Amino acid sequence: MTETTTEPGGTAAQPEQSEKEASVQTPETPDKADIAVTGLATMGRNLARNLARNGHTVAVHNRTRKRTDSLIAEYSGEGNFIACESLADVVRSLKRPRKVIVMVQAGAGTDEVIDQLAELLEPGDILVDGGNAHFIDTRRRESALRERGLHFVGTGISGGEEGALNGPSIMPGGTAEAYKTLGPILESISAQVDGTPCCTHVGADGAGHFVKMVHNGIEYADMQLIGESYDLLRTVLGKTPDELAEIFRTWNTGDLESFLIEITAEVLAAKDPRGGEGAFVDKVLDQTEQKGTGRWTVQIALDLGTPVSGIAEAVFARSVSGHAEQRDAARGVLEGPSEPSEKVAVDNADQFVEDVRRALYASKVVAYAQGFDMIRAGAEAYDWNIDLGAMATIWRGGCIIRARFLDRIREAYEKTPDLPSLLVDPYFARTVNEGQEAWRRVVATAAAAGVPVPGFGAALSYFDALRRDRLPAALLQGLRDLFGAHTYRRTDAEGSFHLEWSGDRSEREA
Ligand SMILES: NC(=O)C1=CN([C@@H]2O[C@H](COP(=O)(O)OP(=O)(O)OC[C@H]3O[C@@H](n4cnc5c(N)ncnc54)[C@H](OP(=O)(O)O)[C@@H]3O)[C@@H](O)[C@H]2O)C=CC1
Ligand SMILES: O=C(CO)[C@H](O)[C@H](O)COP(=O)(O)O
Repeated sequence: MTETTTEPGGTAAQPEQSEKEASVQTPETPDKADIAVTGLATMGRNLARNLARNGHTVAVHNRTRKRTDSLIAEYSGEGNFIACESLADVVRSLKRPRKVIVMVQAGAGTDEVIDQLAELLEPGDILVDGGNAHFIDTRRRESALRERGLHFVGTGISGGEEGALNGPSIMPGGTAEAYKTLGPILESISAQVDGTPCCTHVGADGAGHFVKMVHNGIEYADMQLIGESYDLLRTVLGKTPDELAEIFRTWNTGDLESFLIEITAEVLAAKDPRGGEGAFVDKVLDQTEQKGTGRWTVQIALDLGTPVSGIAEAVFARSVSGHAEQRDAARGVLEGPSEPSEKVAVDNADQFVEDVRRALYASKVVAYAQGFDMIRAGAEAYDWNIDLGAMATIWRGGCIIRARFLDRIREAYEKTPDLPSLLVDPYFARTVNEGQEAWRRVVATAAAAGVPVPGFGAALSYFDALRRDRLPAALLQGLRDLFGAHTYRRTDAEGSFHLEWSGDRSEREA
């Protein structure tokens, strides 16, 4: 191999190389790669291995060479890899049309790598961003690259480190034409449920990253609800982490069966890795961090006017947990309920556990209903033709929110594609209706015990708001008309009206 100095992320300083010199191949490796992965940290490394294990020859590259070397040293036996020194080598090593998956840090790093690749690729080539990019950035990048004749496929990939290796859920956007070429490769490495790949073409330009963003928003809501269930059972019933692990394990055998419930049991059962009998969960600082996809979901939901209250409460709950200084200050000043939490009346502990299970399921249904509403609203706003049933189908396996009940969601949207809300599908309506008494008891008990349950509370309020005949929105309209002549509509006549509040109180059409 020729000695090359690889600048961080740079290719400009590369001396001219022949194809042979540019990359490291084992003797059996085909001359050209089917696909490339650049960015070989947690996700990219495992995605490259997954591709190779599934028979694809993979060109691999990372800004810092040692990640490439360690991949080859440890896993070259798993399939055909071509180790590349630079992005120029990546491009030289690929069959046409070239397909490059970028798996680098979202944001500036992604822009940098895409800019470099855009200079090297040719019309017809396919550039895939598999990171957690903001879909607005993806739309911008797609539009710029389309002008250069390149296909840009913003792709949501979920499943974490293990999913990337063994089969993630994959949400590709971009053109249908690009999917025709790229889709079979992605489908071959995705999770499969009942023989169906957890990968499908989501829609044009940023649709894939939009759906991944909402997926992550639902992930936040789901985790928040699990956290509230844990807190309630621990605080009110005094359950130990081991007992709670067992409860979650049992829940995972029923309607709630999901990856997140399964790993909750695992985390609760874990002991302090530094030794002793103490539970791991008690040693972890109680401040949830976030990389931002949940926050993006809420920001965009505000713009779209979609009430994703479960996701919003989950994002805010993370923020509250992180305000250590306010929590420290409040602890000595703000008082809890006069009745200690453990003395709050719960007639029957087993019944309360069952109530929490039902409240969790009902609230989870609301969170998913809100998420699917948001996907519909996004599809309308950005002119994407997103099949909601297909989204439920590809989330059944591989991703962090994979859950048994996604099959029910798939069925609901397949039966009625224009379902106004998941909550009115017969199965889900029955679920929330039947769960509501338990749900109300749980929220009331939490309030009495002083346990914050913003997720449960928001979900129940949403359920009540949807089902009520009349909402106080009418009063708010009256207030807006009084202080700002903002007008109101009537229940018994068409048009908008204003009442002369400071005059003769007559009504005039606006
Ligand atoms: N981790 C997870 O569970 C999941 C992550 N994602 C997304 O996948 C992507 C990759 O995630 P992950 O594997 O965790 O890695 P990181 O997000 O930690 O990013 C590290 C990788 O990005 C590279 N990189 C950073 N900046 C640049 C740059 N300017 N030029 C070139 N390369 C750069 C690093 O190269 P170097 O080694 O040289 O520093 C390294 O390969 C991210 O967008 C992430 O949001 C999606 C789903 C799940
Ligand atoms: O994309 C993912 C899974 O699908 C990541 O796990 C997710 O981004 C984690 O988010 P955060 O760090 O904000 O909790």
